[in-house]
Amino acid sequence: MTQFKSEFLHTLSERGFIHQISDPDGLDKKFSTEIVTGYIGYDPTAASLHVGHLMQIMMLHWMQKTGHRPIALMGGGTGMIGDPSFKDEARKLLTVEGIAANIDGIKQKFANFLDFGDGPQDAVMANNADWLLELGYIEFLRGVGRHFSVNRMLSFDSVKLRLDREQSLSFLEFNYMILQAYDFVELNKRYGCTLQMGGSDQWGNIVNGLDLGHRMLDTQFYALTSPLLTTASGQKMGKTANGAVWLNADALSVYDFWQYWRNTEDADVERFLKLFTTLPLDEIARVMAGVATDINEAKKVLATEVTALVHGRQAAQDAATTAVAVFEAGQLDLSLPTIQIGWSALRGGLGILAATVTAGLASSNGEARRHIQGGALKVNDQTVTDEKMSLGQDQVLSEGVIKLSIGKKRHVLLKPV
Ligand SMILES: Nc1ncnc2c1ncn2[C@@H]1O[C@H](COP(=O)(O)OP(=O)(O)OP(=O)(O)O)[C@@H](O)[C@H]1O
Ligand SMILES: N[C@@H](Cc1ccc(O)cc1)C(=O)O
Repeated sequence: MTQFKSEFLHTLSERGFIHQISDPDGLDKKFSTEIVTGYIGYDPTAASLHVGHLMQIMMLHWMQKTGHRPIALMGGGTGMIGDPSFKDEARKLLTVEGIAANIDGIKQKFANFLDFGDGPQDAVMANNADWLLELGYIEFLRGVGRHFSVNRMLSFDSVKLRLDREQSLSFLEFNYMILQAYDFVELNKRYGCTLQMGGSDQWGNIVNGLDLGHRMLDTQFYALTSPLLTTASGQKMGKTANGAVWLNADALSVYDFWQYWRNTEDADVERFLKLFTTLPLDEIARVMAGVATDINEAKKVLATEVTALVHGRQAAQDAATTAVAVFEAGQLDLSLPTIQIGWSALRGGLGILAATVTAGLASSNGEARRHIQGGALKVNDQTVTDEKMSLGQDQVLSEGVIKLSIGKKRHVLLKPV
C-alpha cells in the first residue's frame, strides 16, 4: 500500500477505496496543502441509487470529513444519452420526465452523507443539465470537439467490447465521453474543481476530462478511481437474484436492506466494514477480533452501521430488533415488509403461486413452483408441499396477516384489506 501523507488519500487507501490515481504524488501534495474540490457524477438511470453507488458516495463523504469540498453531480444532461462504458448494449433512452423524477428520487440520500451549504468545505449539488442542455452544436464542436481524437476515443477499453464484438455503438453514445469530459471543465470554471472520482469503469471518461482541462484551461486535473466491487463469491456487488440493492426505502424496505448486509459472506465482512461504515479502523479491528467466536455478531454490526448511514440510526435499530424477533425469538413481527391484498381475492381462494409472486418472493409462477419443490416456501411457518394450495381466510393469523417465507431469512406479510 502506498504511504500517503494527506489525510484524505491515507484514509481512502487504508480503507480499500483506491484502484487508480492519475498522479498520486501530485494529488497527495495537493490534498496536504489546500482545500481540494472534487466531484463524482451520478446518472439518473433509476429512481434510487443502489449499493454499487454507495462506495462512490462514501468517497465524497471522506473528502468532506477530511476537510475538502465534494460535489455530487446529477447527470440530468448525460442521463439523456446513457454512458456506454463497458455496457454491451445501448441503454434504453430515458424520457425527460423520467430523468426529472429519477433525480428527485436519488438526490435526497446525499444529505445523509454530506453537509451542503455555501462555505468553503460545504458540499455542492450540481446538475449537468444546467450547461449541457443549452450547448450549441456547432459552437460546441468548434470549442470542445476539436480537442478530441476519434482514433484515441476508439482505443479506450470502455468501448472496446462493443467494437470487438461488432455491436453497434451509436453516435449518440459515442458523444458521452466528450460531455463527461466537458463537465469536468465546467465544474472547474464554476467551483474550482480539479479532481474527478468514480468506479474503475469511469477511468476512460475521466482521463478524457484530464486532457480537456489541460487543453482548454491549461490546468492540471486529477483522476481517482475505486475498484468495482464483487463479493467474495464473484457476484457484482449490490445485485441479488431479486434485483439491485436500492438505497431508497420505497424501493427496498429498510428491513431487507439490513438483511442484505446481515447475509454478507464471511470473507467480505472486514472489507465491507472498512468501505461502507465510518467506524474507525481500531474499532473494526476490535469487532473482527470477536469473529473467532461468532462472525454473526460482526455481520450484525456491519448491517446496523450501514443501515444507520443510509436510513438513520433509529430505522437501523428497528430493523435489527425485527430481525432478532423473527429469527431468534420466532415471533411474528408486524414490521416485516407488508403487502396489501384485497379481501375479495382471498375469499375466492388465492393460489399459492400467485400469492408468492404478489409478495415479491418470486418473479414468476415457475420460480414460485421451484421454491415449493425445493421445500423453501412456508405459509405461517409451515412448509408448503402442494403447489395447488390456495390461501383463504383460514390462513389469516390473529394479527390480521398471512406470513409467507422463503427459507429462514425472507419474509413478507400479506395483509388483506
Ligand atoms: N459494484 C460496484 N462497485 C463500485 N462501484 C460501482 C459498482 N457498481 C456500480 N458502481 C458505480 O456506480 C456507477 C453506476 O454503475 P452502473 O452504471 O453499472 O449501474 P447501473 O445504473 O445499475 O447499471 P447496470 O445495472 O446496467 O450495470 C458506475 O459508474 C460505478 O462507478
Ligand atoms: N458516467 C457516470 C456518471 C457521470 C455523469 C457525468 C459526469 O460528469 C460524471 C459521471 C456513470 O455512468 O456512472
